[in-house]
Amino acid sequence: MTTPVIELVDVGIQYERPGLDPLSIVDQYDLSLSPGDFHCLAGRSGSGKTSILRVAAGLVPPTAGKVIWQQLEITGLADDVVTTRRRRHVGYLDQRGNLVPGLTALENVLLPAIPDGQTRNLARRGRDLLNRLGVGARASYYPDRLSGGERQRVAFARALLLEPAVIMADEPTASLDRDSADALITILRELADEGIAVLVASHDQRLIDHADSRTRLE
Ligand SMILES: Nc1ncnc2c1ncn2[C@@H]1O[C@H](COP(=O)(O)OP(=O)(O)OP(=O)(O)O)[C@@H](O)[C@H]1O
Repeated sequence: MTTPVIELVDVGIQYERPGLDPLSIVDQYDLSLSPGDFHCLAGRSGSGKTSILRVAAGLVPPTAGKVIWQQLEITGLADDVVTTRRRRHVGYLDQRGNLVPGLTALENVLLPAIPDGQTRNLARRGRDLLNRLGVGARASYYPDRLSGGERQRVAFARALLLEPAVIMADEPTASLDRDSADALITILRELADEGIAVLVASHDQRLIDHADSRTRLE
């Protein structure tokens, strides 16, 4: 049996609300993704997709339960330990595809390699990823000269640079036109077929249908 790359066990996520009962996003929620699994968190805006993604990525702790990455329980570990581990284990693509304004597309892609002093060694891989995502010709552009969809594809290349075991993407097709969205869904499928676990949050029906399994949030 393969080791899951990511597990959420009995996870609860709640937000305190002054003067109201806490807002419960999930309670006793379980999710286990093995290499090659493609799972979609689906639900209307505000249903809690981003909240689950952020907990799964170790960016915030759950209110209850455990988050486990390749048999390592990260809940309760020091922030710097989780951050270091996340860099290698999780490629996280947020909704805005945040890029650093003063760096070119390629320099943005290479950012995760800086702490290990690997930017030179990974420059080729960075270019290959930009090509694969259809923005190779934009490698030397600064973010303010890129469209929203191009920025997001550059951020996606950055998320893949260190060959993460799992890629997490929040509404990855939201700022893309139909053809670009289809291309991105195809790439997510290819990554899953290559053995990367894929966890996306989306209300895009095509992406939801494309996943192997889904969590529907109310
Ligand atoms: N840090 C927080 N403190 C309090 N409430 C929060 C916090 N983060 C999110 N929420 C609330 O939790 C609910 C779920 O938010 P979340 O961003 O997870 O939903 P979502 O499904 O990803 O929405 P969208 O599709 O619009 O991005 C919302 O009502 C939101 O206002």
